[in-house]
Amino acid sequence: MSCPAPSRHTKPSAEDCVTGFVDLRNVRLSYGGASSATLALEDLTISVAKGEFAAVVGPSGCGKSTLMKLATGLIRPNAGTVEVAGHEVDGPVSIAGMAFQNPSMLPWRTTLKNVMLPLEIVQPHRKRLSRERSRYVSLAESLLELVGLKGFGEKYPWQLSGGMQQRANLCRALIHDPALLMLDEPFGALDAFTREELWQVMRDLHAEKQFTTILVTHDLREAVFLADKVFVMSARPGRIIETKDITFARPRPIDLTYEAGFNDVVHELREHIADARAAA
Ligand SMILES: Nc1ncnc2c1ncn2[C@@H]1O[C@H](COP(=O)(O)OP(=O)(O)OP(=O)(O)O)[C@@H](O)[C@H]1O
Repeated sequence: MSCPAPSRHTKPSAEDCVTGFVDLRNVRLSYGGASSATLALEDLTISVAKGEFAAVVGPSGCGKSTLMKLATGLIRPNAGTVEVAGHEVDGPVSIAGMAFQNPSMLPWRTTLKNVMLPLEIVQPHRKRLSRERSRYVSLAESLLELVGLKGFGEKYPWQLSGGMQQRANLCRALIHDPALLMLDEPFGALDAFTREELWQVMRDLHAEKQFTTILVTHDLREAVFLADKVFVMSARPGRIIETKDITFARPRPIDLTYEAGFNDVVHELREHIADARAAA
């Protein structure tokens, strides 16, 4: 079922529009002034259903991070519409949690206090935090336990390895129980073994909490292991040139990534990106 593009003055409810939880339609985004504009996205349409795990891949500079900024309301499109949970996005989306390649933990705060940071900013948690601190501390500790960091809450970030910091970073992105999780190359800086460990952490977190997820990555194995659907973007100006459904049964064991059928899908995606690069 298609959803009519709403005007900027109407806010359809989630019930009015059932196409997806995150919908970008015919989006154009240009950076800079008229004389030095960079057209980053042109006619980009993407729809991610509630609870779905989507991955976005494409040539370097094709506009993947721009897509993430649009979906979280950090920037507005020049044309087209961006909707999250049935509402047109017109400012930062508070139901989104975000994690990037660099964990950017505050070195003067313990891991637990870093994880709890969004609670000091995002409502309604902010007004509840001082009254319900012990409940929130338990929540942060249970998230740390889920990602394998039980007992590390009182350590400072500089006492953790890169992989441990990225685990804590995922907890910080999830502490306010976001309905939408945006991941921009979160495992890109990690070694191959740690990366595979964190794919499994991410797999289990998503299975347990069922948040809608959009993952930007250059790692096609990561995309195929984690996602229900992989969007392939063209070279800049970016648009979606291929949508690949990933149908491997869940829960997916890490050994799947070494099987022939898995590698066939990875190669298929690689071909699409090679074509996109060649067409640039
Ligand atoms: N703030 C900005 N001002 C001007 N141009 C920008 C800005 N941010 C991004 N761009 C340009 O827009 C295009 C898309 O950038 P974006 O970061 O979205 O691509 P990407 O696909 O995430 O890149 P990569 O794969 O290298 O991380 C690039 O040409 C980039 O130089």
